[in-house]
Amino acid sequence: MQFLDVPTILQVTALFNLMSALAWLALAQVFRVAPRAGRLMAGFHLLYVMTLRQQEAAAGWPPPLRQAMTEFGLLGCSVLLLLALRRMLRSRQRSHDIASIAGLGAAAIAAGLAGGQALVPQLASTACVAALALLSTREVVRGLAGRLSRPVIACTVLPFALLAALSSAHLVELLLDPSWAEAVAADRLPSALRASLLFVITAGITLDLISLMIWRVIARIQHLTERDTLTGAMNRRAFEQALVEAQGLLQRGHRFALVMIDIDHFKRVNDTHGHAAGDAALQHCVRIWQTGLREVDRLGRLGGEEFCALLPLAAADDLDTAATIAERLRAGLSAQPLRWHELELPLSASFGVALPVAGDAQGQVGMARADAELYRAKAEGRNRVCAATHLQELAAA
Ligand SMILES: Nc1nc2c(ncn2[C@@H]2O[C@H](COP(=O)(O)OP(=O)(O)OP(=O)(O)O)[C@@H](O)[C@H]2O)c(=O)[nH]1
Repeated sequence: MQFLDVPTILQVTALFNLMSALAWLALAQVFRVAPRAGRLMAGFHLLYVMTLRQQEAAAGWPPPLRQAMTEFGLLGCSVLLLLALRRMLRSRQRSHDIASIAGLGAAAIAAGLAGGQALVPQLASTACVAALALLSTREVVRGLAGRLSRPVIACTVLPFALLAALSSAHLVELLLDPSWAEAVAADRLPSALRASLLFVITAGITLDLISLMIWRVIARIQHLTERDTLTGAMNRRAFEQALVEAQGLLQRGHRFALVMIDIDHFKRVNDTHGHAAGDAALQHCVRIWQTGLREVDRLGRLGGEEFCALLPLAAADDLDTAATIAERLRAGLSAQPLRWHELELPLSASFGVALPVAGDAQGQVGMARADAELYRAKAEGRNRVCAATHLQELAAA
């Protein structure tokens, strides 16, 4: 059953890519959403349209020149796509691998064209597209692992994996039946199935990148609404929300501990070295504490120089475990003074540790107990950890 002829599918593909390029440019230039990734995506779509349409545009040109446009065009599209994907996922990966694959591919294409061969340039560009699509697949899995659910990652990876599979299959076809290369070089149209598959893959990749961009924007908004702008710790509202959720889970046996933290003599830092030094001290403390905490732990800034950590506890853990973690945070800060211009400013903090109480929906009882322990730590001389003992917990209950 054929519902669309191949030229129509190719025209629809070209139109889709043209509109996608415009949409990415508008997002990048007008709305400043993921501008670098957007410009790379616009470049990808435009180059793809040019590669698709060059048959008509360059009809009278010598065949080697037209083949050069096709092979270099496909190689360029794959490079732009992977670069855009890395930017969208904020990957720190250097682009040496892309440069090596693209460099080798371009050299092989040029050598094949110079030798008057139709097969070698096609083999080279197809192998590069397959390799870069495989790299894109790995990039998506690495970039999203642990941040999105497995089914979502599988859906996102699918178009890239399909592109890798289709290019690999084409590579095998070319190797098994070199007359294919002559057919493609003679500008014979692809089959309806291949043209449709390519359209579906391009549309899938575009939807993928748009979804990743929306996900990035949502994550940014969440970050802005949940984080303290100075230190990056959770803000009070987000921390209280996390506490309410933890109290709910407590009913189902998921235990946790609260550690109330207050920087010692913080006012002196401000008064002696200025407000900017105070701000730097707050950032310094949070940086040290965040590295001492696990991924599951939450650190919130309740206000001023007062913080609270919510530590989920495993079955065997108890108040002593939480006190040990607090002691690690205390020792970490004591050991690392703040470097402020030419000076080293020693900093310390006091810690109060307590367990929450079941049935306390807002977690206010646990917070009050941790707060009482914090004030005991301050009263006993600061720079120390005080934990509510079992007897104190019972007396307070
Ligand atoms: N630089 C800076 N200072 C802040 C910020 N928020 C609160 N402060 C200051 O933090 C100081 C808190 O002082 P105090 O409550 O007296 O506490 P302290 O000096 O740490 O004394 P102890 O807690 O008893 O050890 C005040 O001077 C506030 O102005 C902030 O975001 N940046």
